[in-house]
Amino acid sequence: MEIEPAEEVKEPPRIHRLDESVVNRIAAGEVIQRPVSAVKELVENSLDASSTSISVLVKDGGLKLIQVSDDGHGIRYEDLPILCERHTTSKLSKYEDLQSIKSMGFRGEALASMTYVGHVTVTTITRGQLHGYRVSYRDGVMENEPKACAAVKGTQIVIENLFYNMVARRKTLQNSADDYTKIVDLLSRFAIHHIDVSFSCRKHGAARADVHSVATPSRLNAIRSVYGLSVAQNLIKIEASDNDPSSSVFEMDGFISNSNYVAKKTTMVLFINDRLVECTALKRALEVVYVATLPKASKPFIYMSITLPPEHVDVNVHPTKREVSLLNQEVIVEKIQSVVESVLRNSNESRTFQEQTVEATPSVPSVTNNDLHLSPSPSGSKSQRVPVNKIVRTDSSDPAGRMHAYLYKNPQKYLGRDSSLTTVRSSVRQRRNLKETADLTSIQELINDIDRKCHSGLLDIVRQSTYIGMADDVFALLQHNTHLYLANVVNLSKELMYQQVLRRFAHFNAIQLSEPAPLQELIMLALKEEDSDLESNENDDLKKKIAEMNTQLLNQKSEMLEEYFCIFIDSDGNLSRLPILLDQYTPDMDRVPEFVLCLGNDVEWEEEKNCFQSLAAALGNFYAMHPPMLPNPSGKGLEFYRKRKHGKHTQDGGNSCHVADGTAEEDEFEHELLSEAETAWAQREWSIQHVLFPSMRLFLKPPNSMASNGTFVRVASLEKLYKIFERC
Ligand SMILES: Nc1ncnc2c1ncn2[C@@H]1O[C@H](COP(=O)(O)OP(=O)(O)OP(=O)(O)O)[C@@H](O)[C@H]1O
Repeated sequence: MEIEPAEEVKEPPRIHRLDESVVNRIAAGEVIQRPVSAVKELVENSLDASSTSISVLVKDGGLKLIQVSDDGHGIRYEDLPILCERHTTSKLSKYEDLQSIKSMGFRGEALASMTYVGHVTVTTITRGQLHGYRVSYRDGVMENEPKACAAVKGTQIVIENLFYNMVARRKTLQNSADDYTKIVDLLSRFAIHHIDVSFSCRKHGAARADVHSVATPSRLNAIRSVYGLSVAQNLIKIEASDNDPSSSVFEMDGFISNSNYVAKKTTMVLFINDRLVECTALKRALEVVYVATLPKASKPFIYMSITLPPEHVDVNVHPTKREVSLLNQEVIVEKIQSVVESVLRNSNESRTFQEQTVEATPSVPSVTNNDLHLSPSPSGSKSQRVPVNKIVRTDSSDPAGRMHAYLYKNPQKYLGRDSSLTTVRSSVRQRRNLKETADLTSIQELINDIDRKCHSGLLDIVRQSTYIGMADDVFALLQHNTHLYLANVVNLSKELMYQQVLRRFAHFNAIQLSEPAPLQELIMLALKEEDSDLESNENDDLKKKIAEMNTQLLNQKSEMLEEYFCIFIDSDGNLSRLPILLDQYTPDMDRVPEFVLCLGNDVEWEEEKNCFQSLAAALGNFYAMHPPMLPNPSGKGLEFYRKRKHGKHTQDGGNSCHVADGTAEEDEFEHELLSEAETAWAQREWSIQHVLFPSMRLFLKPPNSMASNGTFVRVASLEKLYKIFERC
């Protein structure tokens, strides 16, 4: 019998106390991760010392030399021996002080850390002294007695040979891109927040400073001098505050870029209680608003200063103090997001309506943008092109029937309207003359109506739910807390598009049709489609007349349609441009004829408010995410394509054998139709998930009517389902 060798039993390793110098060096490597972290600590010390002027000099990306000089209160002679010991500070005495700490520093670790990874020399003078002192430190202790020296007001700290004793880190930093740009970026950020302090940052040997700001009472001036005119002239002032102890208490002010600002990367300069910090959640939330609100979708520039009660901020969560943790962070982020959204939206409108105070909606904290710096951006400056074959289906007799039957009810009403054709146009003319001084109150009223009729419960569902997928051609499945809902995407998208038309009023970007489409033909097409059963010539004449009248009407309204709705009709009566209501979304061009007919037939041209409302509704209906006109090939619709194929061949006198060897041309047509349908359905599903629901979360104010008209249907409660499964 073989005996398995006994497993070798390993002795547990001995635990021993690390040498203090090792502990300190490890800790120091965490606090001072790279040259820019040392600069940040030093500059913050200078700010804590009430300096009014801070200058930074850097050699070799900070590895050879970092020198920070300030004119602050200096350091007492008797404190110099312990200055660079770990945990020595003038800013905190007991733990409770952390709750109300106002200074940047509090741990007494930064200078000590620097002495473990570099050579530190301090020169300082306090008020009333005839001379200053200079002293060098290594591993937390003074290398020699402080020497008296000549000094100007304040403190100068020099760090040489950073990471001289951390070979790997030094090498990585030497190989990586120079930290100098990071240091310049850091100083720029400080300079636009602490506007009562002058900052400069210079490379060793360079004649000019890369950051040079002088104390100024105007933040915008500071931004201009640091980031340049191109940034400063495209900023909107933003302010918000909330004082609801049950949810959030904060004040926020800052500047955000408008639609004219163009950049590839987001610049987010965020100070919370005067600390320069990062907050990824807030940054992402604001980027989403920009993408959804501003058609140019440039990355934004954001300067924001948030003030909270000190006890709501935990400053001690990150080794480099780069992050802080906030009480009710989610609520604050959401509120700031709404404010930014509202300001951006209003900034678009303000370009038409001139500067105006932005009223906060009830759910949004107070906002003012009375210091707007806006310059007009031409509507239609960016266009989306659509290939002409995507604009209209030209064969209305195609049994695939992609045109919706249009409800054309009363030709007499339509024909009798001749005399009032110009009513709204002239009123709009008058309005346009007024535009320099007044706003279009009818649009504002319609927007107010939306806010007033908003259902708060549904708003919560829209904002907080997760999209799961499409349950069928019309309903999407959503999860909201522990409930599942079916939501009618056609109704929702129609309402969202309607609201977007009013919000983007007169400031649309354009979808450019690759070839202008003649209105009269479009209308004929729509009329034939609705009436395809009655093939009489008599009716044809009437249709022609109607098409002519409609075209004439729309030609007369073209100026207003273009200016306010970006619907461009050229002098030959061709439609060539449509508005973008949501970025990354083009409506189903098969619906253009129906839409054009609807413009002539359903819009109430006589009175301004009704006119704008019905036009917005017509656009809303056109842009809504209806099921594509070709049946869904992935569901029952596939049967349609099969039948169609059989039907066609049978009509041709064929039988099942002929089906198999039908002409190549026919096969190709069927194939194209099927793939067109597949693309249309896939595209719609993509748009529903990636455009509709994200935009709804930001913009849709669901009306009360949606609570009872079947737009939302609660289908299950997860708790109940869970109980059922438990029993199974
Ligand atoms: N530029 C300066 N002017 C005046 N005093 C300074 C300056 N730099 C440092 N000090 C003094 O040295 C002390 C230690 O500084 P250090 O940066 O190590 O710690 P801290 O700023 O107190 O805390 P933290 O480690 O969180 O930054 C400070 O508390 C401050 O009193």
